[in-house]
Amino acid sequence: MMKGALLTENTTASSPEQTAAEAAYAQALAEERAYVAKLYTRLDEARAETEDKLKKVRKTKSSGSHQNRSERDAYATHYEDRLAALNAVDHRLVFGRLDNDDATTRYIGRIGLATADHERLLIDWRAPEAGTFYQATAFDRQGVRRRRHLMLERRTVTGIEDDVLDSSMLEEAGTLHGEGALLAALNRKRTGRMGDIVATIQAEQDKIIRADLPGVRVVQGGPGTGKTAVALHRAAYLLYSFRERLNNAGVLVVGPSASFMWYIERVLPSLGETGVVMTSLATLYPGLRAVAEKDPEVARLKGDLRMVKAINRAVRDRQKQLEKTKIVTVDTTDLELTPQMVQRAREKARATGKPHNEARETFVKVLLKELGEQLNTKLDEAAGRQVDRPHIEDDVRESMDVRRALNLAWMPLSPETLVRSLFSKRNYLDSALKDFTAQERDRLFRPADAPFTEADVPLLDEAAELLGDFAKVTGAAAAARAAAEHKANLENARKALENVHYELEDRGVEGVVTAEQIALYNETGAQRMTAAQAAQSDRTWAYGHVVVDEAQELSPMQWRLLFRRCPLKSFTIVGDIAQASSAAASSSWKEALGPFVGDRFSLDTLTVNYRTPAQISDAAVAVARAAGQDISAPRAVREGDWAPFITRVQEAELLPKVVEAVTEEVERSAGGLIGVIAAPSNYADVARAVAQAHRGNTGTSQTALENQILVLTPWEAKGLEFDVVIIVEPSELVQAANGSIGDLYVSMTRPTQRLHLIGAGDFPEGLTL
Ligand SMILES: Nc1ncnc2c1ncn2[C@@H]1O[C@H](COP(=O)(O)OP(=O)(O)OP(=O)(O)O)[C@@H](O)[C@H]1O
Repeated sequence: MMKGALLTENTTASSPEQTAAEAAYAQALAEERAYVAKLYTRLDEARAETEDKLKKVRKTKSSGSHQNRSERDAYATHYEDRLAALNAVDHRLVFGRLDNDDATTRYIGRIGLATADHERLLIDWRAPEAGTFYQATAFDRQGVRRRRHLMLERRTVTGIEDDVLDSSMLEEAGTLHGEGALLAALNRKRTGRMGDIVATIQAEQDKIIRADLPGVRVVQGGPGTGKTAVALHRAAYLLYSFRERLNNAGVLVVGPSASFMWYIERVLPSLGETGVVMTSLATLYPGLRAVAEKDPEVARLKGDLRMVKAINRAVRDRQKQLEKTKIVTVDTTDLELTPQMVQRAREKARATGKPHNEARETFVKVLLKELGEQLNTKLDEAAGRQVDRPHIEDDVRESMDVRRALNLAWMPLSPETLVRSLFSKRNYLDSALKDFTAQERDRLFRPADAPFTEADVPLLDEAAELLGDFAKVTGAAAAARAAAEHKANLENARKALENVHYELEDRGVEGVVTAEQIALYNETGAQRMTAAQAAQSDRTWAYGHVVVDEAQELSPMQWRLLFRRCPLKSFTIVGDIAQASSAAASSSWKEALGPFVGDRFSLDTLTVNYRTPAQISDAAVAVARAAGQDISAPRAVREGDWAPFITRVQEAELLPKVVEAVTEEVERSAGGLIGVIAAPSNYADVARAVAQAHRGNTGTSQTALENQILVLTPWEAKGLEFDVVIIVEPSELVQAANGSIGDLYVSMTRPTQRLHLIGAGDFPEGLTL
């Protein structure tokens, strides 16, 4: 493939060849500007058309029934989403052009556009015809003669760069060479939010992005190899290519922390995709915002698959055996509730195979029947004759004594109550965690008012599976009712859809909403509840696809939870085993995924580091290797102008020096993003010192990330990137991770330009000091 230096409009020409090249460039630029202007005109028209349809839908008179109103709302939502997507792509609408052997020319952009008579003006980057834009090479041209990159500022083309794949074209006038849209993109200042890479996706990345939907696909790659970017673009690709299948089931994207989710949350909307559920590990259990688990050993234990049995036992421990016969009074008659009766009822209830709260129905029914018979016999004896008493079981049910006794034996439970008491009541803990050692149990014991942590999330989920619906104790009956309701809703939706459909058709609005979507709309009850929102609030939602980022951190129990969320096992999993820092993490993909899919997963590797300049990534690799980490280093795409800055200080000087480095970098980086990374042990001091010196410009929590300077712990910095990174006291990062180099390695690979290491303690081996 032939590439040359980027020609700009200001290039000073001294030779006739250069003058000719400049003239050709100017002409090409003028041509591209004219075409791009046409595309924007069409985009504006599409926007106006959508606005018009939206207005019409809103004006549509419905018969006023709830059903008709919700059809209209569903249509309105569709057009609102479409409008949002059209607005989102305004920036860099088009970025590529292909000139093919068959003399066709295609423009590639963030969405597809066509004229009113269906002439294609712009091809969506995800469409099959756009694939060659990313895949063609000089060795395997795939019918492409020339690939042209268009660089845009707002709506104007400001630069062109060509990859000429067919060498005969080099002879033609007007052939252009460029420095590389990729490098231009990589050298851009970071904004603190991840952007999309549609214009410069590389072939090895594209292959993964366009892979088929089914199956578990793991993408392993060192720092900065574009794993996050690939995972998100893959989500956008799947939603585009399998819209039918994924629109209602939804796609779930899971990341490690709130800061990471904030960092990536704009990528999919900028690609026009808004219907994706994005959540961190702490918010995977609906309604719960778990805090971080501070003790790595506790995180490891709670992430262990032994917890499956433990939670199972914890539930069974709540189905209690009676130690001795209990007397319960119904009205004035004493009845005997014997251990044998309870045991029989318990066996019958367990035999239903239903979750605890639903099986309780059987347990209660069996005992009410037996107690009812006992009461009947006693009353007959007292009366001296047999009497027909049709409501005798109701009498038994209403007795406070009976209720209390049955509740004590088989209490309806919420997952929160079960997990809370499991870890705060010694008897439950010792009984359920038999497979753990006494020391491990001691470590897990905690006060009842301790908040739930991230490590509790999979345990709550496991408990919820075994307990069943707490609110819906009526079980099967309710499920049957819900199914019948859904059927009726669907039927109503179909009928009403037809009505609204005709009315909208008269007004020039095509049918785009399905009966299923409307039924979902109605069932979720909320005014504007999309499939994504419904999915997020429903623990049992089955997603069509799950994307897991920084997947190396997940504990086996967290994997178990995620596999439950997607019974079809359609996953994109990206991560870097060498970057693992959580104590519960696995040491290989096989170990992590084996329990759930055996070896039925594919593994792709990304090999180029797009983020960190070579000088810095070499230093990070040297540190990791010196600590005994066996890592394969990706090839850095950029050289970089700066080796890491290493500053040794006296302890008292640490904070002033950190502040000084931040101040220097604020000036030098001219608005660049600065990440200060400190271990949790000195995080508060560092954050205070930096925030005081740079008031109004410093973010020190996961909720204040829009600042130029961010002070973060290594965990919060995971997956993020900055123009400049300042690591405070590197030895503390290692110590806080129980001697593992993972956190320091991750922190050292966050910068795109410069890295500082400042410390009073020992510096890690492997650094050239
Ligand atoms: N093809 C590309 N074109 C332009 N930029 C790219 C490309 N691939 C990756 N990048 C950029 O490189 C940086 C690193 O990408 P990303 O965060 O996806 O890497 P990662 O592998 O997830 O990193 P880590 O594991 O270190 O968190 C990002 O700024 C991303 O936008």
